[in-house]
Amino acid sequence: MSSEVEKALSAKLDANKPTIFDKIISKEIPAKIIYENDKVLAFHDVSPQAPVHFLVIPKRRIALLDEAKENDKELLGELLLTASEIAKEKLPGGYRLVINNGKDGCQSVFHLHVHVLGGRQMKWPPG
Ligand SMILES: CCNS(=O)(=O)OC[C@H]1O[C@@H](n2cnc3c(N)ncnc32)[C@H](O)[C@@H]1O
Repeated sequence: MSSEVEKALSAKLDANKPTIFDKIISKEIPAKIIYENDKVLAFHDVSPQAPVHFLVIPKRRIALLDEAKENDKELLGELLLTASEIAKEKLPGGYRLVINNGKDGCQSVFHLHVHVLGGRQMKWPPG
């Protein structure tokens, strides 16, 4: 079982505890940043699951999709459009977007994020 999955199974949602993504946003720890504006940040995944695997996150923390509210609509749309803009350039052959939500969704970092994976033929159904 991958360490990230193990983390997901034991991860606890503590809205007051910063996540590793807070440290990436604040530049406290390094990341291979692809794109950044005042609302979103895109960076390469540290443990890529495909030849191309990056994440797009909101700078304002939403712990998981379940906690997104009506007034997050624009921000959620910006996440998807940012993912699409980068993927169109990096992955002209196509790509997969994944949002893992909660324990069964194998979420290990409780800061909403969109996985963008590509560079190889994706399988279906996803595991
Ligand atoms: C099981 C999926 N769980 S998840 O859907 O919550 O995804 C978390 C993702 O964050 C990535 N990650 C964790 N720490 C870092 C980091 N410092 N820099 C970049 N990516 C990171 C993991 O590799 C994982 O793909």
